[in-house]
Amino acid sequence: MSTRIPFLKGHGTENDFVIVPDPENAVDLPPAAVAALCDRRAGIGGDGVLHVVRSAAHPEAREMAAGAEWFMDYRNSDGSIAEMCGNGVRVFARYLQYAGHAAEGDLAIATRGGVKTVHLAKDGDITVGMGRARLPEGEVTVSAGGRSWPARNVNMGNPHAVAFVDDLADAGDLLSPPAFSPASAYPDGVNVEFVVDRGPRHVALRVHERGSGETRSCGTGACAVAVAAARRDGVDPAVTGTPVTYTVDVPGGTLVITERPDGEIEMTGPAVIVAEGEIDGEWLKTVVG
Ligand SMILES: N[C@@H](CCC[C@H](N)C(=O)O)C(=O)O
Repeated sequence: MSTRIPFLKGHGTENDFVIVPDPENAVDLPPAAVAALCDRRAGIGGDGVLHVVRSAAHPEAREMAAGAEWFMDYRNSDGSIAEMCGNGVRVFARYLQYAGHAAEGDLAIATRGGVKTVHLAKDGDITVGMGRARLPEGEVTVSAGGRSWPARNVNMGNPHAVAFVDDLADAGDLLSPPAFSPASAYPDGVNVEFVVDRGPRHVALRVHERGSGETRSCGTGACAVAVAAARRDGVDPAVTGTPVTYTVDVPGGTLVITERPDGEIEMTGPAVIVAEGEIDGEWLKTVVG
């Protein structure tokens, strides 16, 4: 009889994930397996995989085990590894609640970007302490759809280039990754956000994610956009001593981002589990080759 590997499917503002609960880190997930699972025609389909492992059982997370029982081993849909996924960490927390590993209230989750504190609210939304943004100096230009824009380099644990545009359609079909220069700006690739204004402290974005293509939402991207918009608007909570909140519309919903005077950023949004089932282990072995 073939091996059955449990999985769930979930999303946060339509950034969707295949969730693989694997407390003891026993499931082998090489890049080809992740890409096969995320394939929307021949697999389950998703922008990425959330491999749910006990921190103590994962070599990259053992040091965080004392502060966070669970490690989000996040993978992009092409199988590449990323430091952090903002929508993913909310969906990860929702899974832990669904599976009875967590209750309403605060929860610490280990990620490659460090331990994140997540708050599961009664109303169903989830707030994540996303840490501080880094704003490396230097001019960056991004190009897509035959046009180019200056972009703000924002690091949320993972790299982002934020470009303010007149119209979200200006970025074209985003079927291939936007180009950027200088080439040295992002040696490991970059997530690119295209942003328009919707009102006071209210913006909308499209995103092309490193390793996943255009997605319906990006949590770290929404945080990067909120910080870039605030600085563009002349607002820095570290200077004013007052938190600033931006509403960020994404194609799949809305995220609310607050930057505090100490630089800490909080993101609030939904997270939903939509299905669960079993992966045929023999199929997975076949696609991996
Ligand atoms: N969708 C995510 C970001 C996932 C990682 C990203 N593609 C990268 O390679 O850095 C989010 O919600 O933050």
